[in-house]
Amino acid sequence: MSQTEFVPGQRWISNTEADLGLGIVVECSNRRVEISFPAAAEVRTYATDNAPLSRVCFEADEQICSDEDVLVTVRERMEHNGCYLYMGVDSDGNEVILPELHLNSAVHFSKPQERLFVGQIDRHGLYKLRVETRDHQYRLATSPAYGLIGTRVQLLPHQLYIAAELASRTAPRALLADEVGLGKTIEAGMILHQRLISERAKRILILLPDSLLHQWLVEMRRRFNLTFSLLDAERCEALEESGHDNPFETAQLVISPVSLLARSETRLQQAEQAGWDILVVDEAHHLGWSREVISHAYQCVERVARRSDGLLLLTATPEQLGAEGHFARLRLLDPERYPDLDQFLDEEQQYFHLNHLIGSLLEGGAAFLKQDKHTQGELAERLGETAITQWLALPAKEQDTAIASLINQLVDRQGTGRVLFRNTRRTVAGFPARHFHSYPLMAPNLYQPDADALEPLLHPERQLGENWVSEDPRVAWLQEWLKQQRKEKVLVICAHADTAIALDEYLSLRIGVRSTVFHEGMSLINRDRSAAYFADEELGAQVLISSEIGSEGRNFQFCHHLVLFDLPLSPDLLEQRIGRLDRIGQTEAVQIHLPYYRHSPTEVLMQWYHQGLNAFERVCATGDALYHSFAQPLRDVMQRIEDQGALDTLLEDTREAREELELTLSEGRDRLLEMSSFNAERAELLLEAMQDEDDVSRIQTYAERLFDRFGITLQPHGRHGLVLHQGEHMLCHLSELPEDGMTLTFSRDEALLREDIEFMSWEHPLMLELMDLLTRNETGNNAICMLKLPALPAGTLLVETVYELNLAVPKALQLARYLPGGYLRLLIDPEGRDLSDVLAHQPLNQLAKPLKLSTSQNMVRMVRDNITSQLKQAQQQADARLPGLRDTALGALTKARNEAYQRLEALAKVNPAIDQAELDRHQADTRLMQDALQSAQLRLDALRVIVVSE
Ligand SMILES: Nc1ncnc2c1ncn2[C@@H]1O[C@H](COP(=O)(O)OP(=O)(O)OP(=O)(O)O)[C@@H](O)[C@H]1O
Repeated sequence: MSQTEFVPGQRWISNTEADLGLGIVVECSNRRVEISFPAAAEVRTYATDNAPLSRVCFEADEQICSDEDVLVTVRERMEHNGCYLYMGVDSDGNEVILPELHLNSAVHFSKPQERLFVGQIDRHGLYKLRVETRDHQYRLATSPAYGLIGTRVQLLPHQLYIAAELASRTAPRALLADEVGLGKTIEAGMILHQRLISERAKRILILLPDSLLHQWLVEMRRRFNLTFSLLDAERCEALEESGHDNPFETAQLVISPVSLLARSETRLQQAEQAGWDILVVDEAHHLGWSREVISHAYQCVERVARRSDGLLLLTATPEQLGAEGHFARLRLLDPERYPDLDQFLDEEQQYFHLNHLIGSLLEGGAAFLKQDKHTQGELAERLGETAITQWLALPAKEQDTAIASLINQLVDRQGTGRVLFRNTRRTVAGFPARHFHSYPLMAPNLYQPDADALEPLLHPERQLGENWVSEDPRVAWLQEWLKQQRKEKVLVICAHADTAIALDEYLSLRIGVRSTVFHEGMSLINRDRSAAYFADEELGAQVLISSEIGSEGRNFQFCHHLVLFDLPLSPDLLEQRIGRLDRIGQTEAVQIHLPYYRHSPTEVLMQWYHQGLNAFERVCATGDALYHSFAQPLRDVMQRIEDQGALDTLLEDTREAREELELTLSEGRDRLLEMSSFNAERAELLLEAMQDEDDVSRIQTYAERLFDRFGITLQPHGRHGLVLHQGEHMLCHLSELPEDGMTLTFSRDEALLREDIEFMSWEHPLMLELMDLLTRNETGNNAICMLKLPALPAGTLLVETVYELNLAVPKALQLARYLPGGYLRLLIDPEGRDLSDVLAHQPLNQLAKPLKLSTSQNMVRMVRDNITSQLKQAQQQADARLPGLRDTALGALTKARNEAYQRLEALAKVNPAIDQAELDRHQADTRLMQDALQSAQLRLDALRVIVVSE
């Protein structure tokens, strides 16, 4: 505080509550001063010896405003009875005398020099933190891992690649079709997180089967800090009753069951009208489509998808129910690219040739391509004449590396390359083995093996009457077998809900096994309770009995034993069942157990799966296609079980067909898919960038200072953790710090183990809020400090200025990527020379000594009188550098964009809807960014005065 005495009528400003505007001294007595702040209608009383107040005082040439909104340019300031009188002229040139009492109270000082000159000086630490924060923000905004850093996930290259590839597109439209359990939900979450952080998406709708609602809500919150609102029928009604016309407009992030839209045209229309940036649909294979019948669920999704820029469809079994369904889902993503089923099927046939071409390029390299005119011709046909002429014109040593780009272009342009991503266990290492155990049992007398229909034969409980549990040897086997596995968690899956219920009742009530049930007939809450009871390590259930559909998509990888109480008549469903355990996070080999009746259709089916498809111990990617070819012979053999010859032939034929199909696929579509779904080099770059941002000591050191500066109280919690609480003197209210505090860790590994504590990354909401508050507001934008510099006489003032490019573009465009740095820093001496190269920011920070705030405030007048010309010099020098900065940024932008255009222009010919739209947006965005750069000005963001001491 300045030493001036308080006199009624004087104007002062609060250093800690600048929003109050200009205050008026009302009374000063008994070492207390009362100040009223008319603009905020507040009155404050302070102790006179330590009031956080600065005297407001304007100089000649400054503009001031009267309480009647008259603008006055100050000519002279006089003092009368301790108060100022300002002499000046108004905008019409009339002379005006304005007593300070009649200054406009709504004045707010935010510019660094304004605040410095009225004595609103920040702590030196806060200033340093502000500039350092700008450095971090720039580094993060230009990192290839931007938007993915804050995800609480293990860093898996195949997921990082997909997330980054889709995040880089203007609108993500894709079918995420990794094999079961490879993390499609996680990939989708990463993409959503990236789009939200970069502000490229605000409204997101996730449509799910009922059974997955809770799991998604939890995964989004726990792994991505994204809080979705669950809109089901009940919630929608409640919202309408409380006066909301459209429940889908009450939240930005919404999770809903598909069934809600399928059952109610009103809800469907509401979801449609609400409009979304991204629509996500999990278990998209349920969206049935054939030439003859288009399912209602498909039509619902199609209608909402039309109102959404981005569309992510998730399915582990993209071709379940045949190529038609697969085509239909691709058609949702890009209707123009996939107008016709026959054309699509034709194209699929072409993959073999394309793969052959890629194979020869990979094998023969540049030497082969230079000589082989036929391959050159084929490339010219697929990629355009210029692609090959340009390649031929390259110097010999560049040709080899440029082959990779030709291959990438070929992969890009193959049918589904841009919209379909499928990683398999073959490409993602580290999955445990699967072991199959079968248990032949004698069929009971009540079982009639000669029934006509297959259904009761595959599910004998249908034949055994009401008391089937006592009659069925599979139940007796299960009971005995469970006794030997007392310490193991066991998941039992059967086809029907009523079977699951009866089994659960029998095991828990009659045998005393701790069991629980999970099926589609249960409410969501009860399903989640069951899953949680099963997951509980100490007091939880040993056995979970689930129906087929009930467990789809659920995570049970903490369990290692799966009992198949029966077999589904679909290889994809079998894989779905095994996939509950065989997922990322499974730590042991998965043991698959099948009790079955000897000489029954189930035995045939088991042999077909095991010996024909090898579908128990490996993921069988060809299963669905082979089922379509062999469905009839398989059924025939299942109904003629005594015909061993027919069975042997079936198994032999299936094996051969599988091997052939696998070979064809591995030479054709699968290899292309593999290439377009993963790029090891790019994934490696991302991984490194993520690991760099995971550097615990860097973030921890910075965050602790940041939290402390904002008044948060910190207590250590383990080596890399903290407990945070709101302190008594918070700089401002923080919406991301809960009232009851927060326990956190800076270590990703620890965060993965301890789900109950927050993962404090550079992209945690609290971190983002604090960094934003610090750099968007005036907090820390000026300081005065002392520095010993023998080369300069004591008393010399140096002015450090930090300029920011004022860019009028939405954050979503991420223009920072093209800027040469986060800010422009100058250090001006009294002769107007820039010493920034001689004395860099960091050593200066370390050497400079902070001053007490009261000392700084006492220096205001001296500083103000002396640095005006240095500030002008700084602005002139900054302005002189502006064209150079702009040119560098424009150059980087143009280069990056040209590369993107080239690729997109070629792709747009193949995928008109997606890639032409992407190209158009790219071009429009580029124009916006170019305009913004052309008109950008440098704005003084922070200012530090360095007083050279002896
Ligand atoms: N990067 C990761 N870090 C930590 N856990 C992960 C990661 N990826 C996946 N998981 C875990 O692995 C399990 C499977 O992931 P997810 O549910 O995303 O797979 P999915 O492909 O969607 O499965 P499904 O095909 O059954 O729907 C989940 O428990 C998920 O939390």
